[in-house]
Amino acid sequence: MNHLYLIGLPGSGKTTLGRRLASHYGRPFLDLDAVIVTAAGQDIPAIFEAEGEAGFRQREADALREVAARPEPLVVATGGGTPCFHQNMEVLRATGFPVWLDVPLATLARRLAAGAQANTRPLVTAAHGPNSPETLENSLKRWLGQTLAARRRFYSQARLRCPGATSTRPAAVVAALAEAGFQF
Ligand SMILES: Nc1ncnc2c1ncn2[C@@H]1O[C@H](COP(=O)(O)OP(=O)(O)OP(=O)(O)O)[C@@H](O)[C@H]1O
Ligand SMILES: O=C(O)C1=C[C@@H](O)[C@@H](O)[C@H](O)C1
Ligand SMILES: [Mg+2]
Repeated sequence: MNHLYLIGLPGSGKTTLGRRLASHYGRPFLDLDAVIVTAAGQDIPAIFEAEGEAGFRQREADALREVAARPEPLVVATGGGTPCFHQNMEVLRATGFPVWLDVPLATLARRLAAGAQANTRPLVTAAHGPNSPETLENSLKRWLGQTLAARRRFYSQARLRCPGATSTRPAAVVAALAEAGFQF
């Protein structure tokens, strides 16, 4: 076990918390979405546009394996869908300690409605059509519920699940990691 991996739905705080945990442990931080973007030379919406989701998932699987093989222990924020494709959850468990940030759907919907993700995450963008009668937040909540139902069986293979209250506070995550026997 080498790396500390954060997994969970879009908006769960993988990137935000990942940076803070990296600073706490004195380890480098890496965002898998950013690695994919750098390798592709285009942003996530452009990759989806040119190659579809299948092309993005292939790039994601390749990037994960490249990062997982790095010898230096890292804190890695994965993409929201990373654990759910190409046997990636097995790679995460074999090469590190995956932690699931299990944040309530209402909180996620609020964050995504307010934040930049609505424009930079194609699946999130598609959750709310231009003619939708629903509010953005309600469309997001419905999409998040459906997505969690499909992804739960992957996320729940994490070595540690940080539910609502714990997942948003770095100190609480550090304490839960210590209790779970995690060491860097
Ligand atoms: N602990 C927190 N308390 C309040 N807001 C938070 C917290 N963590 C993250 N946020 C906010 O929620 C939004 C999503 O956070 P972040 O980008 O870290 O999520 P993510 O899991 O990396 O999402 P994605 O899968 O889309 O990359 C951001 O606007 C961020 O500022
Ligand atoms: O939840 C998802 O499937 C995704 C989340 C983002 O982090 C990106 O990896 C991409 O937009 C797909
Ligand atoms: Mg992120």
